Amino acid sequence: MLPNIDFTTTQSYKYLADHYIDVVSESLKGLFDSDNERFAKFSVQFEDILLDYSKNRVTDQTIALLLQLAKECRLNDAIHAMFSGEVINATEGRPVLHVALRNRSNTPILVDGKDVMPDVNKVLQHMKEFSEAIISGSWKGYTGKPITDVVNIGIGGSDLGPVMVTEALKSYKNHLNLHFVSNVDGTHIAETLKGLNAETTLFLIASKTFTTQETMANAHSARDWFIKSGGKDEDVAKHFAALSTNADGVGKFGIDTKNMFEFWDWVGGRYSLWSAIGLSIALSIGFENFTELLAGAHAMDNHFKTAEPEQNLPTILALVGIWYNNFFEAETNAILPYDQYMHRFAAYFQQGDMESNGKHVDRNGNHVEYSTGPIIWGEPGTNGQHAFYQLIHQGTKLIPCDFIAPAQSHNPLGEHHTMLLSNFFAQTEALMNGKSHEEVVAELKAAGKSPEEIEKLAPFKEFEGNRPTNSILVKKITPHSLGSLIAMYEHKIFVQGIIWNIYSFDQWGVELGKQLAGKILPELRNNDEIKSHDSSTNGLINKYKAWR
Ligand SMILES: O=P(O)(O)OC[C@H]1O[C@H](O)[C@H](O)[C@@H](O)[C@@H]1O
Repeated sequence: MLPNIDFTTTQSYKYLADHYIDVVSESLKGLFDSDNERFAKFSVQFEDILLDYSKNRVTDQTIALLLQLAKECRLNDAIHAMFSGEVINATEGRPVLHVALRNRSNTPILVDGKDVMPDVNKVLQHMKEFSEAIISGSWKGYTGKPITDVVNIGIGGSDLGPVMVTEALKSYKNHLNLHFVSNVDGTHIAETLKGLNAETTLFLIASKTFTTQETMANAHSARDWFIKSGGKDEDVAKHFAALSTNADGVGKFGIDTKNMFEFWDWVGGRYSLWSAIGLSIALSIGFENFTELLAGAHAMDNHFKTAEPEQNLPTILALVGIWYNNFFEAETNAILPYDQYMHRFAAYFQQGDMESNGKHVDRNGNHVEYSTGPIIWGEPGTNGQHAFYQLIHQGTKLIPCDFIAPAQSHNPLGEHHTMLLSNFFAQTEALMNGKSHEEVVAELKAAGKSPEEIEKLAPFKEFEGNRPTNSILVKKITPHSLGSLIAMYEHKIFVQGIIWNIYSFDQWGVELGKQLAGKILPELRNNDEIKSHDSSTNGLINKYKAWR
């Protein structure tokens, strides 16, 4: 059982609310000036990942109170409940065990009294054999040629993780060309298939439920294309594999169950890249590297389970996030990787975080009276600097940012990486220190501006500063460190969900739109005038019918 505590009724919450009044008037610059130990105090390292959270609007007391909050919300009990396979996804009646998928120590994890590890290992072995056969070319297509292209068809959690990881680890990639088709917009599959040869293409139909409309539509179109290109029904087995929990659905689609890679309902879609859904990753970077990814995540799991809260990276990140979300009333959290390979990292955690903690009902079914999950967004640096950083620096909104960068580049080209990192360091410093009126005046004076010009221009050139950031410096993005980094954010989301007393592992909020689309689809199949909806929806549908 998860604890069931309204965190706003805890003693630490009340202290934090009072303490906030003091902290809000403090400047980060001042906090650094008055404490030489601030970096040493407010940074933690786990393996090759350094989290520096010193450029946050926190004091010793803030951190002590936030840690106290975690304690009062019985975070440790919640962690134990997850890792021991309790049914913590109560609205779907399931345990939450993505940690079992990467449990490299193989210690038994029980679901309904049965150890899940033998099944986990069996699927991993299947993935190993299959990926090795495809990569080596010993697996042949229907005309005897080896596979050259792999198309993963899936959406949401069955797409975002594999896309993000295969991009982030592109420098580990082998000769196979990877493609991802997610959107039901026919353009996505049509454009992808354009350059492909059916004889050498493998389709992975990735869907936990094997019922998702988009994925099923794309899978059928891929099958039609395969048959049209010369493949026969009996050749499908050589070119289609399924990654799913739904063996019946896979069979009905016509995929040989020998080519089915199973996972289980205790794996949430947005936590499934560690499961059979990761087959495209194993194909792209090889099974050894895939297991390194799992090992990195497992190492973070152990850290999360055992490290003291004040040394615990996911816990610290979560608590600092709560400080901004619930006291400063920040609405968003930007994730800004200074690594081009990680360009889908923020998009990945948009689902990871927002589908998990975008909930307004607590674990008692009551409407919460506090803010829950933040809006997650971001793009890689330095691109973002030339796009939206203006608002982060000088806008009216407080945007806590996570800056992530590798110390070592996979492409050490001239001074590129040094330049990239100089921006990484400069941005957090600039956001913290800002630029005072005096500094702006001195600068304008030095540039030869007249006193009138200086007076006019100065307000536009000033930066208030005091804008908080986390810096996450990683020695190098490897399968291992990436695994740890992803798991760190997963557990951050978990901790926040525990404190907000919400269920982080269901996603009922995506159902209503799906239901309505199902109702509207048949209405679009004829040319009758539609009157059954509100006037806006009727008007739009009827205009669409007139224009199509
Ligand atoms: O893997 P599937 O069953 O096809 O589901 C794909 C996606 O569908 C829904 O939109 C869920 O909200 C997501 O969590 C899920 O990842």
